[in-house]
Amino acid sequence: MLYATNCRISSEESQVIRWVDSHGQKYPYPWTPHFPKASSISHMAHLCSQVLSTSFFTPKPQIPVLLSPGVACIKSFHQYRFLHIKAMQEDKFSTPTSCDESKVRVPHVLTVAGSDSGAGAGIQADIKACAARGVYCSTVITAVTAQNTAGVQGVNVVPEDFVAEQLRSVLSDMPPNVVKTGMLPSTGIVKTLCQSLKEFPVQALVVDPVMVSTSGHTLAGPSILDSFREELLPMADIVTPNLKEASALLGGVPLETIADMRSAAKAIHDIGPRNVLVKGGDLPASLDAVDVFYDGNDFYEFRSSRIMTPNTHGTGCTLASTVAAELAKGSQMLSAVKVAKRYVEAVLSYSKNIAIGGGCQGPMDHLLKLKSNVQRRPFDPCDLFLYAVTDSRMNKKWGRSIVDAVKAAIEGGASIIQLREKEVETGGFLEAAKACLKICRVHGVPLLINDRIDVALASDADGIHIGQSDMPAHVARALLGPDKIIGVSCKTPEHAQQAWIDGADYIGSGGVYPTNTKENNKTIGLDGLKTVCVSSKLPVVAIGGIGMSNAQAVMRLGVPNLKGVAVVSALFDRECVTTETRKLLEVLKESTKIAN
Ligand SMILES: Nc1ncnc2c1ncn2[C@@H]1O[C@H](COP(=O)(O)OP(=O)(O)OP(=O)(O)O)[C@@H](O)[C@H]1O
Ligand SMILES: Cc1ncc(CO)c(N)n1
Ligand SMILES: [Mg+2]
Repeated sequence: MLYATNCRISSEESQVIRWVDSHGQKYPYPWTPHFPKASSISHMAHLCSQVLSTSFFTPKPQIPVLLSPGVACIKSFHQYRFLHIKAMQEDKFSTPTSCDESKVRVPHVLTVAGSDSGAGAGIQADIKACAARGVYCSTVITAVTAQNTAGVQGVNVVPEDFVAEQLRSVLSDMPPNVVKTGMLPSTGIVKTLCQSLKEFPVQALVVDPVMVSTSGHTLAGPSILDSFREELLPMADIVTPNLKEASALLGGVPLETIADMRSAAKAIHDIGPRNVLVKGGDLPASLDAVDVFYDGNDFYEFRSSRIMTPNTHGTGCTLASTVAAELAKGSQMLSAVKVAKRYVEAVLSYSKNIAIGGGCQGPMDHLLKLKSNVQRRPFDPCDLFLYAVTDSRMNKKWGRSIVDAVKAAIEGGASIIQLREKEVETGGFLEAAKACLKICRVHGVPLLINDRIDVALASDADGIHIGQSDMPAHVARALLGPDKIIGVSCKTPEHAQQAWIDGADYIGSGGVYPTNTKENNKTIGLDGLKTVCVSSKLPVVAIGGIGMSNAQAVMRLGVPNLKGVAVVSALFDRECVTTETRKLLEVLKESTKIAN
């Protein structure tokens, strides 16, 4: 345990924090570089955590630090946890007696940048990138631009005083881990920012020296170059110019090759930033997208394949924000840059075909992955009507592939498919699941995976079906997100109640009749099924030994939430799956007519 002492928050004394360990040993001045007066306990805790993450403490991130008079701060994994100590003992060096662990601090990036009305770049890109990376993003807006996919139609610079006021509001109350800068349209704004950062130092400063939009519009003119060189860059932990910006910072040298990018990175490093990333998105005649990173000692080339898409507006802002987000979580610089580069490539790739706007440079979409889930057709309990469950042994016996079995069942009218492939190896199962999913999507039939949540996730199947001894449904729900379908096998009203509490979408109840498909499976009979159905808040599909001869008896139980039957052998342990499925569908339709 390390203790921060002598920090009197409300006194007029300047803020001096001394670090003392449990043995009473004092740690000297260099451990507490320019420490401003804290305005609150949380501000002070933040300032101390800065020292922790930037100084000699770095190799020992798990050391808890106690800040008198009453806040302890532990840097754990990705976040700072603040323990508000309710009672402190007389002896400063003793462990606190009671702690409130409920406050969890989230990693936080403040972006100081311009607004892009088209939301591809600027503040909007920064918020989206941070959100997608799980980091809180606050915003100080320096300019409002009228911008779309065709270019920049107008720029309205926010008055310097008001930029200063926004900075004060955020920095004094909710200190960020990292500040990231984008469009800084005037020298006054650059100076104001530098002043604020001296007053409220942060763990890291990421500077994206935005100057010209891709469409060629000036966002920050040459007049800011001096303040960049003299004030901002020397404070930066990393600066991320594109080719044009690197050239401008160096007085207009032409940059056309990777060798040029290396020399530029070195020359910019001489201006003062601790690391430089020269981005090669616009490198002429380069098949790959190559960025050059220089940390003052070594060069690294980060390469990704060049994604062929017009939707590259905002790549630079996204890259810098992601670096900032990773640093805020506690990454070292090199790994933050690596992750950011991969992230940009991934987002470009999955938004390469989106069509927004009529201009020539569209935005990326950070959250597209989430949207594809949201846009999936919602689960409809009627999907349970004819529920086909595949079986690897039967497929083997009849010499058909999983994909052929699924195709045939869909052709015959199955309304939902579950892949229950106990004997197939993971790689083969995944490939089969992906192939089945393609077919199911075309026909609008949901595809579920039995037991294997890894296969369900990897194949992006519509959901899973789990038994009582598999992973609990609430854990599956947490892993699969809110939209995917989860079914749970239930034999009793208690199971059904738990499935409902855990967030399942339906339950499968049985075995209704004896079956060979499942060993040691207790048969609950029609009565057992009825008891579960009556108590269940979720729709039910009956399972176990059901086929042509008894499906009507099951459906005629007449309980409203019994939505259909799940069938294995009656479809797949037969020569022609399509014919059997068709026949069963007729039987089921007939039984509903009778029931109505
Ligand atoms: N088509 C592409 N495919 C893959 N990566 C790309 C592509 N275009 C740019 N990048 C990468 O995106 C990141 C941003 O680089 P770029 O040179 O485009 O920045 P920029 O010009 O500042 O972008 P912005 O349009 O936001 O101003 C870099 O890592 C770059 O290599
Ligand atoms: C507001 C804003 N910031 C940055 C860029 C650079 O992409 C842009 N086009 N617009
Ligand atoms: Mg840029």
